[in-house]
Amino acid sequence: SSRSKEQRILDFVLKHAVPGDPTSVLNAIDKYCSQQEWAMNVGDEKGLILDRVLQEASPSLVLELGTYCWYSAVRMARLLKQGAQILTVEFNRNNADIAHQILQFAGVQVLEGSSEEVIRQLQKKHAVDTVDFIFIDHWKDRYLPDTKLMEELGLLRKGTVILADNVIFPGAPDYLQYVRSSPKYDCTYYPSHLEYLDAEDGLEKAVYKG
Ligand SMILES: Cc1cc(C(=O)N2CCN(C)CC2)sc1-c1cc(O)c2nc[nH]c(=O)c2c1
Ligand SMILES: [Mg+2]
Repeated sequence: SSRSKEQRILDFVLKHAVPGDPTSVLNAIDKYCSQQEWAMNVGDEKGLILDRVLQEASPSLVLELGTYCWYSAVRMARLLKQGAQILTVEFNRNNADIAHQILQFAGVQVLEGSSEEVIRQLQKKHAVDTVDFIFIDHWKDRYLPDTKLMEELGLLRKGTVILADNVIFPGAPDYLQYVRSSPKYDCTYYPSHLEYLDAEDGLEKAVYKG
């Protein structure tokens, strides 16, 4: 059967990365996706911004919406303090399988299902109280409804950091308008470029004021 692009990325990682060395996994994925086949990982340029914002937040619990090939989960997990955890949500089943294979990361749990379903179950099924850091990178039409849902469910606390990818391209204009005009958030825009390309893109940080 013809292997998918995601399976080809996995093959390249398994061949060129060092097991248990997250940086070698990131370098392998960036090398493959910039030289062989483009893929929608947050990538090395926006990844550096993610690194800095994550380290500043020093979270105990990270929620990622959109696992894809596990690039950003590996990127964040390598910077977390001892005992911190990442819950990452993947809707597309076969991507979840690839994610599991790329690297069984201690402390990173892939929750499968739609972001809405998983968010609704976090407090009851996954014993989550509030989330410290959220990386939104799944689907532009879900950025705003999922953020409002997390507000309504009380998953955000004073200081929770929400970092969103692709706010320029493919773009999430309704989300940007909401967080930038809401008195509940302090927003910062980090200009960058679409992964592995020259097109403009950026990350928006929205800190919940409680
Ligand atoms: C699928 C896709 C295609 C893009 C594009 O314009 N391209 C032009 C040029 N060709 C080469 C490649 C691609 S950009 C993009 C994309 C990028 C992300 O970071 C995403 N993150 C989360 N969820 C998404 O759906 C998501 C989509
Ligand atoms: Mg993205």
